[in-house]
Amino acid sequence: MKTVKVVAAVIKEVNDNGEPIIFATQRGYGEFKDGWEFPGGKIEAGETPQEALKREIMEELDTKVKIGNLINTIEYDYPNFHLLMDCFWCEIVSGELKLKEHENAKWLTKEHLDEVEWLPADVILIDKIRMDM
Ligand SMILES: Nc1nc2c([nH]c(=O)n2[C@H]2C[C@H](O)[C@@H](COP(=O)(O)OP(=O)(O)OP(=O)(O)O)O2)c(=O)[nH]1
Ligand SMILES: [Mg+2]
Repeated sequence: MKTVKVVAAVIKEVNDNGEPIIFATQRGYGEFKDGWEFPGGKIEAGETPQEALKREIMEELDTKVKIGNLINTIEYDYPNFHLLMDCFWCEIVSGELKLKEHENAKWLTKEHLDEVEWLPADVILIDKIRMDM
């Protein structure tokens, strides 16, 4: 089975109540349409994961991010491919998180992480984020 290498950004901020919040996006097209994910995408030939992630967030959200620590590398077997996904904490440097490809987005506090229907591969990641955010 083919392996698809992906990078995803867990963009974190603090809300007006001083609580940490993360940015979740809903896919607007394709096989996983309507599923919730972290923005990002496939690493292209010659790119480091960090370069790929900066490019993807600019393409998908018109936003420049600073990439922080790796949260986790998720491996998941979908029926058609094996997913290998590096997930990084990120902070916004500039931009308004404009949804160019996604159909919806939400800022979630720790208490609301289960409020959206995450893609299957993200369920393990959410447990890790819950502990670390
Ligand atoms: N970006 C992202 N992809 C995820 C997550 N969880 C998950 O299973 N995936 C899967 C869905 C896709 O099969 C693949 C990522 O591909 P993508 O569609 O975002 O790739 P891309 O932005 O390069 O888009 P495209 O040009 O290939 O359509 O990883 C996640 O949290 N974020
Ligand atoms: Mg994408």
